[in-house]
Amino acid sequence: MESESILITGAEILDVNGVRRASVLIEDDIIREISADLSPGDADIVIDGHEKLMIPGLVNTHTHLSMTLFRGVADDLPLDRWLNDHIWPMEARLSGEYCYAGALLGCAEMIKSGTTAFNDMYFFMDDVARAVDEAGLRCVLSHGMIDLGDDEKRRAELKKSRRIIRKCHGMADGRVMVALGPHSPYTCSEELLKETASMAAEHGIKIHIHLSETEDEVKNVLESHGKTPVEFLDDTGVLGPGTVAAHCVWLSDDEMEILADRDVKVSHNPSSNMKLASGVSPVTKLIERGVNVSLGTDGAASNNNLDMIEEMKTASLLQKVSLQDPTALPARRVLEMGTINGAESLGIDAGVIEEGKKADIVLLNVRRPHLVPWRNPASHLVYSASGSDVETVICNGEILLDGGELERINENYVMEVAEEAAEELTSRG
Ligand SMILES: CSC[C@H]1O[C@@H](n2cnc3c(O)ncnc32)[C@H](O)[C@@H]1O
Ligand SMILES: [Zn+2]
Repeated sequence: MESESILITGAEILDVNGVRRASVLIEDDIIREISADLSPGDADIVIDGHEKLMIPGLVNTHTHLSMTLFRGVADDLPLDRWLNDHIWPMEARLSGEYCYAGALLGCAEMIKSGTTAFNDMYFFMDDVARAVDEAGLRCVLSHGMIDLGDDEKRRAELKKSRRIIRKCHGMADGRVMVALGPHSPYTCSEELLKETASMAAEHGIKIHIHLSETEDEVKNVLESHGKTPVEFLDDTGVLGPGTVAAHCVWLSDDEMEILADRDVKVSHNPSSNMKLASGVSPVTKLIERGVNVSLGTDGAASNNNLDMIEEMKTASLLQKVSLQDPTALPARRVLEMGTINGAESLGIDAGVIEEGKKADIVLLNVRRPHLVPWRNPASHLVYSASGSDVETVICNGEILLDGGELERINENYVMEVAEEAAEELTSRG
């Protein structure tokens, strides 16, 4: 069935190319034309873009979507106690249906705050894929693998990853892609990492991993392997242009050089790093070395939301205060991180409003008291707006949010099912 064409008239467009006003015609999944001359008769659906800001769909490059079910549980703890004493015992009770419920809730939250694509590592990923398919978003999914040096566990984790690749890679008209997700250098053996590298090359798929998140991680990996986390991963072949490494907080200059040299994509997660008090990633130095740095929220239990507009502001303010330099990471730079850098990291031909690109587009209502006077789109988006200003979301040429209303999924139903799942999961023992 052919999809309906969409014309957005006269919106102010903001992306890495700057600001301009034009109408945008979407046909199928593609931005077909951008021009001042398009007229309402040119499309099946017309959206009035006046008093709206058009931006590319935001790209969240590090999530654990179903963790929405753990929002507000075990706050105010450091990473090791948070994971070992609280999150991992609760995750042992997860099922496919729970992960589906949490993922659907996460999709609703992301759509309503302007995210159109994300990079997710978790469990029961075929159920997460089902939720994403229904919600209409775009994603890269990986089964999170942990073997702790156990051979049997390693084989089982790789088998689960193979199954997800077979079942989900390319589903939902290509909106769902699959990657490999070794959890981290401190939970994965050298063998698992080496097999991950060769399996990723064999299938031509990406790798998603946590890297150098805490100072303890660096100490532990040095103790176990006699190498830093970056050196250890590099020796297994895991570091390459198709790898997205989340966090990257504790890096020496030499390690930054390795990441730059291997063209590793870094996902910066400022809210999670601040909340778990993990530290401050040297984002400015990484960018100076030419590393692609994008943005991720991490899971909703360590953030505690999935709002990428808030994440852009946090990223900017965190660099400014930690470097004591108000010019650090200005609004246009974090916009780049939240859009085109994320799209490039995930291999998605979007992240910018240009003819021929995938039609992943967001409109914000700028007639809001906190956005008046309307004078500097990049500044207002990053420093004054929030996800709740998002009014329309188009992903893959389809309207997912119209005037603030979810089109493909039922918001009340999603919240009810997730509430029930969260209650069952967190009320026991
Ligand atoms: C094996 S699936 C993913 C795994 O990662 C856990 N997780 C969530 N946030 C973080 C983080 O900041 N660092 C390390 N691990 C994290 C999540 O709970 C799952 O167990
Ligand atoms: Zn994480």
